[in-house]
Amino acid sequence: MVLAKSKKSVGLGNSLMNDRFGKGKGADMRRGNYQAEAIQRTGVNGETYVTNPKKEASWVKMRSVTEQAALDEFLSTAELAGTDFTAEKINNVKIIHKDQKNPYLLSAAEERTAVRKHKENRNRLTVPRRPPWDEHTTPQQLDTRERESLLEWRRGLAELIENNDLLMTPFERNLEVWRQLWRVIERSDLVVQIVDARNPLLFRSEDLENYVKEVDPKKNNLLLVNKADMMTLEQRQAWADYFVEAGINFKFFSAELAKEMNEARQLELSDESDDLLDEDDVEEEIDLEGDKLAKEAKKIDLQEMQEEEEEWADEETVDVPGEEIPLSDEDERTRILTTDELEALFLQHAPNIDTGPDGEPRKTQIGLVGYPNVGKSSTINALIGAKKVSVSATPGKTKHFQTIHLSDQVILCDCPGLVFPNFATTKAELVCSGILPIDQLREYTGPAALVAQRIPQPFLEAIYGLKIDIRALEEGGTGTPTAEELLRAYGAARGFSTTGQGQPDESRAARYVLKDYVKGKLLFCHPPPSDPPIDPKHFNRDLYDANHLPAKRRAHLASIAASSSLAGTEDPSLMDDDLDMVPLPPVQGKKTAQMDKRFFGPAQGQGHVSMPFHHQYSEQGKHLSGRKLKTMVALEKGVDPSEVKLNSKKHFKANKKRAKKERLEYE
Ligand SMILES: Nc1nc2c(ncn2[C@@H]2O[C@H](COP(=O)(O)OP(=O)(O)OP(=O)(O)O)[C@@H](O)[C@H]2O)c(=O)[nH]1
Repeated sequence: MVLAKSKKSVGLGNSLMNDRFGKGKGADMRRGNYQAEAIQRTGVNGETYVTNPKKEASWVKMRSVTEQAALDEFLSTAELAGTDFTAEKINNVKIIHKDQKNPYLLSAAEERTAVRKHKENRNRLTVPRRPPWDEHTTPQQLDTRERESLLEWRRGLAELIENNDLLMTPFERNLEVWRQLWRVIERSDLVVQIVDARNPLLFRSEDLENYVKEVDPKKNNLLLVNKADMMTLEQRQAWADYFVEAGINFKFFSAELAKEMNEARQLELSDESDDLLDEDDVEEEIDLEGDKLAKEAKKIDLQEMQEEEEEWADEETVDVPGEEIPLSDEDERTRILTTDELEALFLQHAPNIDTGPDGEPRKTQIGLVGYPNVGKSSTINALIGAKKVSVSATPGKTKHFQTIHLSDQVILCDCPGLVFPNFATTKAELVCSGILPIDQLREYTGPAALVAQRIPQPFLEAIYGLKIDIRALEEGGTGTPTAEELLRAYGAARGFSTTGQGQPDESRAARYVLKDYVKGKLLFCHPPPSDPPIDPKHFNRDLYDANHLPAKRRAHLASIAASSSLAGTEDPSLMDDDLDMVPLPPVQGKKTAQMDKRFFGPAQGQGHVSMPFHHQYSEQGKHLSGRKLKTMVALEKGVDPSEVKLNSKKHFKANKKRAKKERLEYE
């Protein structure tokens, strides 16, 4: 797609200047006023350094910097370089980000070459080291060394990209952010890298693990594969094989499931207190004449409740695969940890000899590190929620990372979201992985084409309730929708049209579709590397196989596939405010509505899908029993747990009360 050239286009030089200094000022800069903004200063000890204006320096301090315009890059490099700033060195600095205006996706052969190059250069993807220091080092010396170290590291990465024609993820360049990481590593017994299960390696920094061990061999690393609810059991098995083979210490986790379990637990508690009240009601309602009868009634009630619970579980867990399989080593590798298990794992890394300054055993410190959006906050919230304690997040000794006292044995150190350098194949891939923001996207055909290739057409049609017209094979089509075909269908169905010609607004459609992909509503999981490579289509086949869905959802999917007529029936004025809105067919009954809400997102266009339906494959249910099982199965069925309780136990209980009353009356 070729973007229309703006009439106001004034060229890169001016735009960079304006970008940096504000409109109009750019021209001043060009006329030689540049020195007024970037000032070379002389310090008290006679050293020279270059600074930005004061306002800018404080603003820039803790902002995560992953992408910089050319001039920003130049100036921040100059700032970092401090006394070492020379023309010669500046010339050596390469601009790491080239704006790929229209990145076409790679062919299979190109992709193979890229992957080979990535492999060859993998060990050059480093994280910057904190330079050595001791008690004689002055803060100023340390500051200078840290700047030099970061500059050296950035230069190395720039050369790597330039000399090998590689595309790299935008990575963190702000020294302040790296300083936080250094501090978190120094104080942690276990450094946990949280990654997104859909593409774990893209979010993993191998060198961070090396660095942790360099700082202290007693420290340990853990790769926490979050969002594991988005994977099938088979996918977890494939990844577990890979991690074991590669010697990676890993665990699967789902902050989302953990949250739901916390909520279920709370419901259970509130339900138990309700039960006590109910039992009082029973006594009143059936007007018992003596203690004996009351006790008898209670016994019957509990017994029936238990029987009913077993019945319920029998009836409702038929869809849960592997229900009766005993826990084996294989299960251990693929199981999704609960928050209790995760905390127990943390405690295994307790320092056994070290003591704190007061002679008391020191608490275990757990450093949490991860890209933005991998679910770091959700993981911390799930851990905190499970403890049911109000945790006050107190700023640590250092200014920016947070220390959270999870218990009297465990402290969590939450590092600011950090983007490590990694290789990428295309910019489209970075958009789909949630690393590049969708709202600022200019080129959307690449990422949209990835979605169209990865998510099977029938599934796209079913989930959106539309029909995608694709070019016939005999007319040169490939059998897979192109980005344009998908976006035109979506845009037309939603009534998005361009002003002027009234064509479907593909760009607007792309934002919706891509956001659905990033949040997992359109789900695709990358297979682990393997030789020969695993076919991604085969790897993901179960995610879209209607036969793997519970009967009710299957029928629903079929009904949506059959009705594309609903598209475009909703009020388009609402759509701007809610990117998750998807028109849904009318639903019958409250329970079905609940299911739809979980499966397809909001029934009436509010909120967003709280859990991808694929979590049903997580098989968490099989490790649970009794009420917990019941609640988890309720979640797996996509039914609100409170609804289940109401419809099962309480509903039956009302019948039982009636039956009991009748029985007593009869007696
Ligand atoms: N399905 C699923 N979604 C999850 C899980 N954990 C987090 N999410 C979703 O992922 C998105 C990002 O989660 P956050 O906890 O905000 O991620 P973060 O890493 O703290 O991101 P920042 O706050 O930007 O640093 C949210 O929409 C979460 O609902 C999970 O285990 N499963």
